[in-house]
Amino acid sequence: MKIDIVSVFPEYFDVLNLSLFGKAQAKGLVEVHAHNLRDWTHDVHHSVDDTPVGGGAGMVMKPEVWAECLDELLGLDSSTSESTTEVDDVSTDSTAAPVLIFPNPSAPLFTQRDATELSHADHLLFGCGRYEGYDARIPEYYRAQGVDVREYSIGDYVLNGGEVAVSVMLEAITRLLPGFMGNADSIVEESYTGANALLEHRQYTKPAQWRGISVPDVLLSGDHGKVDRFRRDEALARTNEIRPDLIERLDCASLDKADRKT
Ligand SMILES: Nc1cc(-c2ccc3ccn(Cc4ccccc4)c3c2)n[nH]1
Repeated sequence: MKIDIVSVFPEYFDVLNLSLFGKAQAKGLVEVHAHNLRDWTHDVHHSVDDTPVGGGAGMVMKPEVWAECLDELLGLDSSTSESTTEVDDVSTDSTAAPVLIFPNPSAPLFTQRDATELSHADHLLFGCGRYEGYDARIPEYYRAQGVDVREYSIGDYVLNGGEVAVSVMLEAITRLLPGFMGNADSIVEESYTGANALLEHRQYTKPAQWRGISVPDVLLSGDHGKVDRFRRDEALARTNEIRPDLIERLDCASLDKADRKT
C-alpha cells in the first residue's frame, strides 16, 4: 500500500518510521511519503491560507495550493485543472486509483468498517487541513474529476488540524494489512470488527490472585466451551451497559439462542 500524506507539519509523521510502522515499511507492506503543502506555494511567504469569503473568524486553506499539490500526487494533468466537467475515473485501473481522504470535524464518523474497506486500497492520499479547514471546493472539484474522495471525523471533539486524525485512521487501517501485526489471530477476535461488533470481554493474566483480587474461576477451569460462553456473555453485558448503540447495530440473526437469554 502506497500512502501519501500532505501537511504543513510533515515532520509530525516522522514517528511512522518507528515501531511496527517502521518494520512494515522495511518489509515493503507500506510505502509512506509525507509532503509539505508549502512546497506547492510560489509566494515569498509560502501562503496556504486566506480570510474566509463572507467574513468570520480565522483563516481558510486556499484551493489553488491544494490543487497544485493534489494534481501532482494524483497524477492529474494540470492543464485540465480549470475544467469542471466530469471526466472518466482518474485511473482506468480501479484498483490503483488513489482514495483521497480529508479529516474534517463536520464529516461522518470514521468506523472500523471504513478502516477495513480502506485496508484493501492500493493508494491512500491524506490531506491534513489546519486553521478553520480547507476551501469546500477542493473535495467538490476532485469528486467531479472522478476521484474517490472521503471526509471523516474521528470523534465528537475538536482538534487543531488533521494530523492527529490521520495518525488515528492510518493505525486503524494499516494494522489490518496481512503481515503487519505479529499475531493475526489477535485481529480476528477484536471488538468493533465485522457486522457484529461487541466490546471486548475483560482480559486477565497471571497471577490468578493479585493483591486479594482473583480472576474469574471459569477462566481457570480449562473448559474452553465454558470460557467462550463466559467471555461472550460478558462482552454482550458490557456492550449493553457501556455502548448500547452498538447493540442496535447487531445483526440479530447472528445472535445465537443463548445470547437471547442474556
Ligand atoms: N474529529 C475531528 C477532526 C477534526 C479536524 C480535522 C481537520 C481539521 C483542519 C482544521 N481543523 C481545526 C478546526 C476546528 C474546528 C472547526 C474547523 C476546523 C481540523 C479539525 N477535529 N475533530
